[in-house]
Amino acid sequence: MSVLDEIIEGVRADLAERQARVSLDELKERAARTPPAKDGAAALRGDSVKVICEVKRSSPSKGALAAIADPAGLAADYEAGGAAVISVLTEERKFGGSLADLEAVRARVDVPVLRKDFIVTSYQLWEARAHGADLALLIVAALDQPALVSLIERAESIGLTPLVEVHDEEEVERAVVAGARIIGVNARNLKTLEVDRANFGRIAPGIPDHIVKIAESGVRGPHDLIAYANEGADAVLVGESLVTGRDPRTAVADLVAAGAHPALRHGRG
Ligand SMILES: O=C(O)c1ccccc1NCC(=O)[C@H](O)[C@H](O)COP(=O)(O)O
Repeated sequence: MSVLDEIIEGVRADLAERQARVSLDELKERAARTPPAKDGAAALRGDSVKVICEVKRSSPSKGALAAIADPAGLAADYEAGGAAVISVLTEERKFGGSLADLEAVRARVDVPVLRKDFIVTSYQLWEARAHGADLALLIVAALDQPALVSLIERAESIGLTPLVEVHDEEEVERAVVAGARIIGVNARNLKTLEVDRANFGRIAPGIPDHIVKIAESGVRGPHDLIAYANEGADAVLVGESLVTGRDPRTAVADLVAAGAHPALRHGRG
């Protein structure tokens, strides 16, 4: 069984428990009472390279990263540093996240919030919206094509912006055909968990110009953001280096400043 399969097995078990506790109708009612979603795509476009900052306690590849007793406080630091979007990992078993984290972050920041999880059913999209998410991650490798198409459509119909994650050219093709408007290229191989920063440069040229391109994983500091930007990234998604560093606000501000450098503006916007 691959790491991804193992994660999804746990996700499905936890999902079944939540579905037994909270009906889809209840979630829909809650989503209806939630303020309208913010425009995730707009937040990721523009002259500068945007920074998506992740609330990440632990991971299958590294184990425990940071305790993060106050996820909303961390998100507020990220926002103060200039984050365009906050990513909140809500998977519990391997990443130590929760929907409560998502809700707490949503209540504290004004920028759009991404639910980062292993979404396999529309119930999870309703959960995301009901807990205040503006964007939701859909991982191509975790979904067959009909499910990918239907989850993209459902996400958009309930106001969520789907961020569609790919790892290779074949998955790019599937994401584009399915109607993705934002594609994240993950440098982390979900089978080996190795990070290969060259993955973005190999794959991004095959992504149509109108699609927002995000480089995910392995950003250690401004030099990695600049390298990804030079390969066409509109945004980077950063977790580990922010949660393990001493001063997340300054670390984000340094990334944002690098992303706003005039030398990166050519052909952007
Ligand atoms: O982080 C992992 O070990 C991992 C393992 C299996 C599936 C997904 C995983 N991470 C999710 C992510 O995509 C990253 O949290 C995100 O891109 C940030 O990456 P990083 O800056 O390298 O923490």
